[in-house]
Amino acid sequence: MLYTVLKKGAAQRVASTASKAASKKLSTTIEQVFVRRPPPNFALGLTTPAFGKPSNTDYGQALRQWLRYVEVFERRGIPAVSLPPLDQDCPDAVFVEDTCVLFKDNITGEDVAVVCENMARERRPEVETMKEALLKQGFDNDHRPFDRIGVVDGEGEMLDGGDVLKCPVSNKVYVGLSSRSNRSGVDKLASLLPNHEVIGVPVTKVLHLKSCITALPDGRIIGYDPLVDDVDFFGGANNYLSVPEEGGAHVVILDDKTLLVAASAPRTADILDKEGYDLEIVDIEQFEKLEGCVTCLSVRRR
Ligand SMILES: NC(=O)NCCC[C@H](N)C(=O)O
Repeated sequence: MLYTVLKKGAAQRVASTASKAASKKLSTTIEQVFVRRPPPNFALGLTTPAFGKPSNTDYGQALRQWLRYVEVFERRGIPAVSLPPLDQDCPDAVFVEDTCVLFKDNITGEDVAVVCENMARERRPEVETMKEALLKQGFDNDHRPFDRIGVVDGEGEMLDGGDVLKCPVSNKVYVGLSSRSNRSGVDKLASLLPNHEVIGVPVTKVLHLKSCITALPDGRIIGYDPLVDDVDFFGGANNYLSVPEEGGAHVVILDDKTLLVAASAPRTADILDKEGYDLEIVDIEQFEKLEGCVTCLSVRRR
């Protein structure tokens, strides 16, 4: 299942202004982030067969790395909403990005939350607390019923937040057609975001789209070519920055000139530094062992 949650009045305003207003540029400013402390059993999280099972995991280190990750946002004055820990049955609960995608409608400026209830079966218990947190943070579902998509047995629409890449400047939304998201999920997302251009792209070599590409504040896509199905999907060489490390393909935009980058990608950091970006570098090695990256540890509201 997948729900939409709109702020009060948003649905009506979408209808009345969509045809008149000019499209807004996606903001790079983060208003708040949602995060969740890693559970002690995080090493039991899912991994794809090609990636394999993690070894040498260390919970103490994972916790320290997560605290430093959250501290980057807090130090910049970005409030972090901590979702309740799910220590028993949800080893992947730290990867909150997959449970939900937050948008500003690019015509009305209203917040739209798309909660992904039909993620991997093992991870579905994570979703309810995300939805509760959204409601507490001012999202509202009074104005229309939750839109259900997909079915519990895995047929129908599927969508994971890790497959959804919002692009600044172009207002395009690329969605990975991966093992976790399918064409029906993409179509549903497009219907929920009528003022965005939602484009499905194949993802066969990695878990999620954002495992191999993300976006820079200037609108360019940054990617690690060996893991990208087809770089031509992203607008050609002028719109694509190829980086030499897998960990460098995932960046979080902190503002127009600052990027959050994993410590596992020092050569990429060098390239981005030369491109003129300020960098916040975090070691997330423990989460990389579970196919995680810098994007998946938070949901950002912009
Ligand atoms: N968006 C992301 O990159 N999420 C990573 C999720 C990793 C987790 N072990 C999973 O397989 O769901």
